[in-house]
Order: sequence, then C-alpha cells, then structure tokens
Amino acid sequence: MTSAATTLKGQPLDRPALDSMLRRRMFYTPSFEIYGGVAGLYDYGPPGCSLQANIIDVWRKHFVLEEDMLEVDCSVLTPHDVLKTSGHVDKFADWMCKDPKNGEILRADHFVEEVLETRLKGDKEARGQKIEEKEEDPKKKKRKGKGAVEAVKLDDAVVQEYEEILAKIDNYNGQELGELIKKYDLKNAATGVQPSPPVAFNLMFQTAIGPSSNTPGYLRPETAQGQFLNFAKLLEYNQQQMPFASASIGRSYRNEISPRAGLLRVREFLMAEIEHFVDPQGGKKHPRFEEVKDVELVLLNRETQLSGKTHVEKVSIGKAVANGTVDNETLGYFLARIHLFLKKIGVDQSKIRFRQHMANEMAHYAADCWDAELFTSYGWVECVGCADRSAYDLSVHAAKTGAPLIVRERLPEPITIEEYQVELDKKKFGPHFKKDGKAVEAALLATTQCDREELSKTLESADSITVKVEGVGNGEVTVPKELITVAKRKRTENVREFTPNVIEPSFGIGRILYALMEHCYWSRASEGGDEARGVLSFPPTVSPTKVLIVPLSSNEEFRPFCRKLSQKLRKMGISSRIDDSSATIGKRYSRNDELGTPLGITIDFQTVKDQTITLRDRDSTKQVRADEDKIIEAIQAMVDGSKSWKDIEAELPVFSGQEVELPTRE
Ligand SMILES: Nc1ncnc2c1ncn2[C@@H]1O[C@H](COP(=O)(O)OP(=O)(O)OP(=O)(O)O)[C@@H](O)[C@H]1O
Repeated sequence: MTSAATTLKGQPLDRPALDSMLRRRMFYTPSFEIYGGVAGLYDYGPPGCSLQANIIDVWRKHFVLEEDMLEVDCSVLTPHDVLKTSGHVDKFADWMCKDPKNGEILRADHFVEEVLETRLKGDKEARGQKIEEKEEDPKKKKRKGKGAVEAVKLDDAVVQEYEEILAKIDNYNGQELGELIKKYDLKNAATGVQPSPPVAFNLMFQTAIGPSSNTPGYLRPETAQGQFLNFAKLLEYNQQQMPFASASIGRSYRNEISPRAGLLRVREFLMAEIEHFVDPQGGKKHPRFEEVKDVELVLLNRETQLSGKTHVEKVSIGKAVANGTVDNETLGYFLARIHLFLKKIGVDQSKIRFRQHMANEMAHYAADCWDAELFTSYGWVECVGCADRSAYDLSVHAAKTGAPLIVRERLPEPITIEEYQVELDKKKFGPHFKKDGKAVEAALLATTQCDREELSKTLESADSITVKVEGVGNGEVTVPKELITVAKRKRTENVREFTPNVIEPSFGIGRILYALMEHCYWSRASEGGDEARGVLSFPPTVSPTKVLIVPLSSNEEFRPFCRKLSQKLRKMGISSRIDDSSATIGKRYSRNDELGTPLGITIDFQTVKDQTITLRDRDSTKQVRADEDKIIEAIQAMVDGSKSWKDIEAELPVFSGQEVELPTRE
C-alpha cells in the first residue's frame, strides 16, 4: 500500500506546485480573501464548479437514477428540537484546548497526534532512519517552531506506546486526551507550554429563526435529519414498498475547531447522503447484492487495525459478507457501489481503502460503520462514511413527536399476541399534563415490554409511576395512577409494524474532489526542457471542459470553423472553449492540460483546404486527423465513456503534424 504520495506517473507529489496550479487556474480560492479570508471557507472558481457539478452528475446517475432513490432537498436551517432529539445538541462535539500563553485554540486529538508524530520523527532522525512525510500542515511552517523536528532518541517502549496511541487517536474522549497531555508532558511547540485540559466544543453553528429569537436553531451539520423527518411521506410516495432509499445533496455546516488541509476540513461543505431503509428482520439482505458480489475491496477491519497492519489483500465483497467481516448484505452492497462510483470518477484504485470503525469510534447506536478512505499527501482521508445507523434516528424522532415513523406490513396469517399495553385515560391525561401531554404520552408509548412489566408491578402498590421524558421539567415526570393502566392484553394482529433500520452512505464532495485532483495530477517536461508543466488527467466524464478548440494562428479564415464547431458541441451538451489567443499552440495546450481538458481540436490550413481537423489527446499528446463528423463522433464516445483514446487511435488516421506536437517524456 502507498506510503508517500505520488502522482499518477509515480513522481513524488509536489503539493505546493499542485496547490499553486489549482489556485492559479481558479479551481478554488479562499473566500473573502481581500478581507483577509476566514479559515475553512473556500469559493470554487469556474473549473472547480464544473468539476463539482460533473461529480454530482455522475453521483446522481450512479445512485439516484440507477437505484430509483427518492431525492429530497431539505432546509438547512433546523430547529433546536430536531437536533436535540437526534443527539447533536448534546454530543456533536470535538475536544478543544487552549494554550494559556498565546491563547491559541487547539483541537485536542490533533494536538496530541501532532506532538507525538513530531517526537517519533525526531526519534527516527536520531536513529538515522528515513522519515516519511505523512502529513505536513501548511500552517506549521508559519507558526514559529511548530512541527520542527529535533533529533531526540526515545526508548523502544516509548516508541511503541506512541505508535499505539496514534493508531487509535480517534477513539479517546476529552478526559483521556487530557491525561495523555499530562502523562507525556505534551507542549505546544509555539510557546513551549502545556495547553489547558480539553473541553467539549459543539460543532454546530447556532442561530435564531425569525425576528423574535424565540425559535433557536442551527445550520444543519448533515443532510440526514431532513430525510428521516420525511420518512412517512416518502414511504407513502413509494406506495408502502420496502426497502427504499432517499437521497439528498446539499450544504452542511460544522464549526471545525481548527480547519486545515485546504478543502479537506472546512466549515461549509457539500454533502451527498443516502438513507437506505431496510427491514431489520431477515439479515438485511439486498435484492441486488448478486450484481456486486465479485467487486474486490481493500477492507481494513478492526482486528487488522489492532494488529497494527496497514496492508491487506483485496477481497470480494461476497466473501467479506459471507465470513462476517462486513455485517450484512445491504452494508456490503453499498461499500461495493461506493467503490464503483469512486472508480468511475477517476479515483486511483491503489489509493482507496475501506476502514472499519473501532467499537468506541462509532456512534453508540451504530451497528457497524466503514469509511471509504482515499490516500492523499495528507495521509489517508475519510471521504465517505458508510454506517448502519440501526433504527436509532426514526425511533427517537417518533418517540419525541408521536409521528408514526414505522412500516406496517400485512401478515400472511393473523397472529395472536399477548403483551403489556399502556392505556391512558385521555380525558384526564390531557388536562393534567397540558402542553407536555404529547411528549409524556410518546415516552410512555415508547416503553419496551420489559419497562411495561416493571411499570405494571409498580402500579400494583404505588400511587404513581415515574418516566423519563427528555425536555420536560427535569427530565423525569410523575404519572398518577388514575391516568394510566399497564396490563397484559391479548390481541390479534393482521399487520406487522416495525421501525426500519438505516444504512447511510455519506459523501463529502469537497474531500473527494480534492483527492481526485491529487490522484489525477502529474507533471510533464515542457518544450525545450524548461519548467515542467502540470497535467490533470481527469476522465472525460468529469473534466471541467471537454474540448479545447485552437486555431493554429489568428488567420481570419479559421474563425468560422471554430465558431461552427463550438456551436455543434454546445448543441450536443459537450462543453468546449475556444482559445484564439496569441500564445503559441504548445502554451495554449499546456494551459488546458492544467485545467484537465482531455481533448483538443486544431484548425489549420489543411482544415481550410479539405475540412479535416485534428484531435489531440491530453495524456499522450498524440493526435488523429479526420473530417469533422468523425471527430465529433469520437469526442462524444469518449465523453460518454463508451470509447477510450486507444480505440479512437485505432479507428482514425494518426496525425504527426509538427506544429501541434508537444514533446513528452513518457
Ligand atoms: N469539516 C469537513 N470538511 C469537509 N468534509 C467533511 C467535513 N466533515 C465531514 N466531511 C465529509 O462528510 C462525510 C460524512 O461526515 P461524517 O460525519 O461521517 O464525518 P466525520 O466522521 O465527522 O469526519 P471527521 O472525523 O474527518 O471530522 C465525511 O466522510 C467527509 O467526507
């Protein structure tokens, strides 16, 4: 498996060169830059927007269209109650500490990681070993002394301890991180002092909805909640058919403590999320699992991570589900489909792995969770999370609101059930609890059979019972005996009711887009051997612009050809750009290689004579020459992915005209 980032052609990845090219070509740029900018906020320029739109287009076709998913577009502004119920208000937090000397705010886990990594590097240096640059925070260079490596040899046992801590750095809570800081005397390199003990910092941006400030709210931290709240309507829309999936593409907001690594950790980002609702009974089978069972994935499961191994052989998802590595078919199906999507948009196959969450890394309700990680110059980066969220979300929202977020399925044979039932004296219950009535009722109805058995026993001897009702009083409510009966009753069921489980693939589009740019980047020696030029070898399907049209010179005779061609391509929905600037043809091509434009058409004197044009391939710089119809047909086939350049080269006459040829090292 990859240990240091390389380009598509195996060259060491020069991140500063790539970054400067991406900014120069305006793929993305810091927001509000002329005001000094704000960390973690970026604007996309024309090629960035186009690349993002194309990735989203492939995503929609690959998931929404292919699997008849029900797309929704929900509000970003979310009332407090929704996120309180989902657990975000209480738990969606990272641990933060403060440097008492300079006031710097540090994300505790990142701080521990950074200091231990620096010490390990120092140890390697002292031992004369080669240091692999896993991650280099560009900001480190600016902060005095930060990240500087001092050659200090550590005990072998300490090295092992540090390595073990780093391997499970995501799993520590605030107190544990505080203990690590103390135990290893971790100091902020900028000031030489230990930061304060970590405190929880909620990552949601809070706001007030409406002028009265009576309705507190948040900018959503994920798109999922909107999908859960619409579950009953979507089920109805889907004519009560299960399983089904909803999908949503939209912005989410997280007030990250220390945004870093460019587009990888930002405060506003585009997410594409799927909520697949499945019956928990019957092993969560997937009707289309057969279609993907042979897809091979790199699966880094819990045991492998604990053993410290980072390299594993690929295994088919069919085998992984059969031997229990992946919990169920539906989860396995989505891991395979995520892999195929990443492959389709051009992610390097040797730089994808799926890493299983450790037990304490997962949300408490999650049954299993795998992240699709992509290797970049910042190390392995989680780009897609794929979690089995069990019935948690629908259950908590149903319990809070009383809305029936369930599936009702007619049984083939009626069945008789004897179970505890909660019966309320509605005439007295409402007036007694007034505005809290709904919440108290929902909490009582959400009790399990075990709870009810206890309640019925209590009611035999006591005058009241106590139930937990979040958000009412101090969270505990007393229900007088005369308002409630809890007793065993027999009933005949014709219908089975269940709360579906949810499998949730959650894509961070910005992270995928950045990783893709790294994976597609390489540099080519330019004419005359001077400065190497960057190339972004995006697959034509996602390239920001598909075709560059270049007239050989400013000769007036070339103009009508350019115009006609671009009109034709536009009609076909293929994006093109005419570059009739005075730069040499080589320069014009290399400018567009940096933008990732896969194909170039040249109009020359031969065109004027016999209407033929040349088509150049960005990656090999080879060209073919044919009449316009044939070239356009070839372009269309490459853009829709049905043909590759190799096919085109085999079909059309190769052209070796000097005037448009760029030297290449390959
Ligand atoms: N701050 C961020 N900037 C950019 N993308 C993000 C950010 N936070 C999350 N994402 C993207 O959203 C996806 C789903 O979010 P999820 O809540 O699973 O992330 P997370 O586990 O909180 O990420 P991390 O541990 O890196 O903060 C991630 O896989 C990632 O691609």
